[in-house]
Amino acid sequence: MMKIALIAHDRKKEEIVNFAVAYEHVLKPYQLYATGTTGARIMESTSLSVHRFMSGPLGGDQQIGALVAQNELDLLIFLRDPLMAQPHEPDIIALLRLCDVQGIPVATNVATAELLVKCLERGDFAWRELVHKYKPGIEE
Ligand SMILES: O=C(CO)COP(=O)(O)O
Repeated sequence: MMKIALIAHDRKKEEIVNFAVAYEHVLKPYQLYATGTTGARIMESTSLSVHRFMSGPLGGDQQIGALVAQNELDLLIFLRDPLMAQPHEPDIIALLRLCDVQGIPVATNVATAELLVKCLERGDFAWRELVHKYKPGIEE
């Protein structure tokens, strides 16, 4: 099953909640992951079931990065705050770097997130199922 991670910095939380509400029907069939507070906020406002990792500053980005390192994650929506320094900036950069290592589609703003979710709805990411099928060693 496709795995999608949702993360938002504090001043982007409302935006990611609105996004999850708007695209709940598209996200629903997939296995969803989030950093701690983002996941809690999404579950408060939608009927989506989200596996929550640690909060970002406490290692949540790194936990999602571990999924990416194993080529387990299929899509990352990460609404970063471009105007506020984060104490865990190295973790954020590391997560985005790993997505580039594995060639994972990433959105860092809601405009791109909407485009990617529309691709998801159309089945444009079906090729990722093949990655999971033929990935040596790591299975669902
Ligand atoms: O800091 C974050 C991502 O870098 C997000 O963490 P929270 O979802 O716990 O606020």
